[in-house]
Amino acid sequence: MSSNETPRGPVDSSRVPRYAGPATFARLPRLDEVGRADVAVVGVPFDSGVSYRPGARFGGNAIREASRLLRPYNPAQDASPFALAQVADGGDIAVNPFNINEAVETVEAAADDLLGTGARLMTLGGDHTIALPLLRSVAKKHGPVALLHFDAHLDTWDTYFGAEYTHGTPFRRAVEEGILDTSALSHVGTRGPLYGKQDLTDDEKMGFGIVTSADVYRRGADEVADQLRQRIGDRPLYISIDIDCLDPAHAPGTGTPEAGGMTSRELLEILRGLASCNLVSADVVEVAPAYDHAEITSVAASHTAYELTTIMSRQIAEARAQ
Ligand SMILES: N=C(N)NCCCC(=O)O
Ligand SMILES: [Zn+2]
Ligand SMILES: [Zn+2]
Repeated sequence: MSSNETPRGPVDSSRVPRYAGPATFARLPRLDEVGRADVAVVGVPFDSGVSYRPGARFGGNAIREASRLLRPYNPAQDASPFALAQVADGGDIAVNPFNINEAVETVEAAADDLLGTGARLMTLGGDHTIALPLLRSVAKKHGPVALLHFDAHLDTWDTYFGAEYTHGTPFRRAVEEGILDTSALSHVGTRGPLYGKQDLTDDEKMGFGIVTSADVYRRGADEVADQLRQRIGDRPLYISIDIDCLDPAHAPGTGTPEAGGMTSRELLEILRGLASCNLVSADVVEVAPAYDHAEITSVAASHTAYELTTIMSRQIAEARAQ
């Protein structure tokens, strides 16, 4: 879309019932229908990197299905994200389920292509392994990026069964590769048992700060968002959201659930508090619909992706207006 064209928005739910037709994210047009997008929503159906329950390969489509109920105006950010910028569903990046290294390369190459068109990425996982190739691609464009990582887990472990690329290791690899700005790295929602205290000292050495789920509960979403915003400043920011940052009551459909997590309200409020950050791309991962009930997890994930998309669309529109 050039700057003077009107974005093509979602199917009008007052004319076509929202449960009709094939699902795209928020009932938006497909990328091939609009040519190019400012924000491309893409799925990565891959879960060969998991250490426990499989099934996140079905996450992207479950989020698309749940996103049928999203509406075009976002009152929390006073914005109509799909009118401010062209948001489109780029379909899935098809990756080899039997070869993790090849899958990681395929995701990186597909992300390079999409970012090369000028789009920002809103990626729907898939397991957390995919954050590494996405960060590689974003860093090629923007240099080392600030990272906000919402997760019960640190995901800075070294290897599992000798494997370097897994859903528990993407951020250690990313630090080793120099693609993160180590002055602005934070985990949010961290909790649960670890292998040892060393996990925390290693993580701290890599440069991460931790806001635990108990910190969020005690200090509240606004204060946490203020602190994160100060740490991030105007650096290019990537947000990676493992849906297991939420309590299993809010996100039962995930592979490695941990008790004592954030509420979906806390997550959404923190994101809204980050609306002024320079969000260059984001992912929502680890939705495993086989363990879900009544779309609890995929509804939470669809609203999470909606807030992230709204942040990006607003920034694109603001940059255009300048
Ligand atoms: N990234 C997610 N969801 N989980 C990582 C857990 C790694 C472990 O099994 O210790
Ligand atoms: Zn996790
Ligand atoms: Zn994770």
